[in-house]
Amino acid sequence: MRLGSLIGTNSETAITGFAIDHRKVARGCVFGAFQGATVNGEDFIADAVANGAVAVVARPEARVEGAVHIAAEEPRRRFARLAAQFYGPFPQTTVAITGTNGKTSTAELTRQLWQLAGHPSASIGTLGVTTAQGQVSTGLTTPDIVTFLSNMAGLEREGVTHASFEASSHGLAQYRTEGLPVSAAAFTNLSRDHLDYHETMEAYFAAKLRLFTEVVDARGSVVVWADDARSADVAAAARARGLDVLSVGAAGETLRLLDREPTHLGQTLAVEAAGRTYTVKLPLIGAYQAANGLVAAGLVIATGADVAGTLANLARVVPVRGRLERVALSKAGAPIYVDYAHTSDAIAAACDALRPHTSGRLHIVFGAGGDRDRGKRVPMGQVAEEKADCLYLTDDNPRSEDPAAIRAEILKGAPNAQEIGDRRAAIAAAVAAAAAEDVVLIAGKGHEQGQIVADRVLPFDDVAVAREVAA
Ligand SMILES: CC(=O)N[C@H]1[C@@H](OP(=O)(O)OP(=O)(O)OC[C@H]2O[C@@H](n3ccc(=O)[nH]c3=O)[C@H](O)[C@@H]2O)O[C@H](CO)[C@@H](O)[C@@H]1O[C@H](C)C(=O)N[C@@H](C)C(=O)N[C@H](CCC(=O)O)C(=O)O
Ligand SMILES: Nc1ncnc2c1ncn2[C@@H]1O[C@H](COP(=O)(O)OP(=O)(O)OP(=O)(O)O)[C@@H](O)[C@H]1O
Ligand SMILES: N[C@H](CCC[C@H](N)C(=O)O)C(=O)O
Ligand SMILES: [Mg+2]
Repeated sequence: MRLGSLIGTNSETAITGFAIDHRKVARGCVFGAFQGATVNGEDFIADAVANGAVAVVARPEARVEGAVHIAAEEPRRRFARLAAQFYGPFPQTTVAITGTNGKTSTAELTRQLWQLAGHPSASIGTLGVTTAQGQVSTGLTTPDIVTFLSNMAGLEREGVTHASFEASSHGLAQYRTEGLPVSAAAFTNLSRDHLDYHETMEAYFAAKLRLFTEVVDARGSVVVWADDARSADVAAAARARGLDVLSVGAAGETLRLLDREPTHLGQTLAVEAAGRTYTVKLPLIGAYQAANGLVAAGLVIATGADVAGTLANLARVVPVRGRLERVALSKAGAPIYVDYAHTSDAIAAACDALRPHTSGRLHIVFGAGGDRDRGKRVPMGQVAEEKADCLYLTDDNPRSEDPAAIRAEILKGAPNAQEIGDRRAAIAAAVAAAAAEDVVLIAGKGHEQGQIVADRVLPFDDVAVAREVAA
């Protein structure tokens, strides 16, 4: 591709790629110089040019010498749009999901429902890039823009026609998922998280709202989980742009959840759509998984599938990794579940999901991440104390923080918790204490494969450890 065709000039300079890190610039690249949370990318413009950058997307006031300055007030957005022209084509149908909890689950269930309807499908999010053939981890929920667009283009080359992706608030604030056409976008819910980065709930919500006001196509659709306090705001913002809004949930109009009955390993839902009532046998437990399943169905319907077939396919989905995953039975016979709950709302949702599945006590192993929103720690403790019977307070990715100090903060909300810093020992204690009629919930790490302590990632997998201590 020629630079001129990208930016509407007569430049014949060949473009070989895009980079946002000057260390990844090769000859012929377009460099994006962004002001970041830790450093200012504009400080690396000269080095990027020395490495071969032929154009630099940067604010008008940035100094660019020896390369074309593509000036933009919001360089991240301009860069995304240019890079998308270079990397495309993309899968013909892409949808995005945002919300505090449920993005990964909804993205993955959307992929499964499309696949069951016969479309080669993929999802991109916390679990990495998932296709019918397998999963590849990317490290972040929303990868950087270059990785995101090249992954999407790679999927298209492999024949993927439908892709769902998770739009985290960090990703939205940093324009990490822009540029490609987005046919539909979904909102799951909003509760406290990430205030270390966004500072206020309003700024956090505003970051998420941009998915609906700017990112989704002007002729696209929006799916909202109607039973959240912020859903009306999302729907109003979407309608103000003339977008089609599908609402799902007990208060939903497109898919109205009339009833939900837990069964041994799943639940039966009564769902009303266009005047008809459907019975859906969902093989996943918990109100929160029903919510994610219905939002996923909403996205699949919004992108052209029929209602009856989509709801019928919900009976055929498989569990999402690390989300209420039933991983073992203890020697006493107590089921052990691994879940990714790492906010107070998610802990409540996971406990509520398991409560109907025990006639005995609910044991919870949990902690909170270091270098992340500190204000969520006390509420996480309080909710665990309120919703579970036996609490084992342990470490969950302390990162650069003192793990004992993190636990001390959570303990303020959960004074009755047993403090066992070593995560394996905490899981072992919970499993050993559980009686046959009890349930054990190991919360916070889900699919994760490591415990991040200081700057080291020590191998750790809740699922494997649960199986080992139960054996
Ligand atoms: C706080 C945050 O989100 N940081 C992310 C962000 O950094 P940033 O734009 O602020 O970048 P910066 O480090 O200040 O650097 C500014 C610019 O200079 C460039 N640079 C920097 C150094 C250099 O030598 N040369 C150079 O060119 C950088 O590439 C960057 O473009 O952009 C980087 C590249 O895309 C990300 O790697 C980095 O994620 C860090 C590692 C991170 O931990 N992010 C977490 C908090 C995150 O994003 N999490 C959400 C999860 C949310 C959820 O699931 O709930 C996610 O989407 O994964
Ligand atoms: N719809 C929901 N309502 C409330 N809690 C939920 C919902 N969906 C998921 N959760 C809780 O949040 C946890 C994480 O779910 P999931 O990974 O799908 O969310 P996410 O939004 O992708 O999270 P992250 O921001 O960490 O990527 C689950 O394990 C569960 O405890
Ligand atoms: N995407 C989330 C993951 C948190 C998972 C938990 N295990 C932790 O490390 O806090 C975040 O970055 O906040
Ligand atoms: Mg996720």
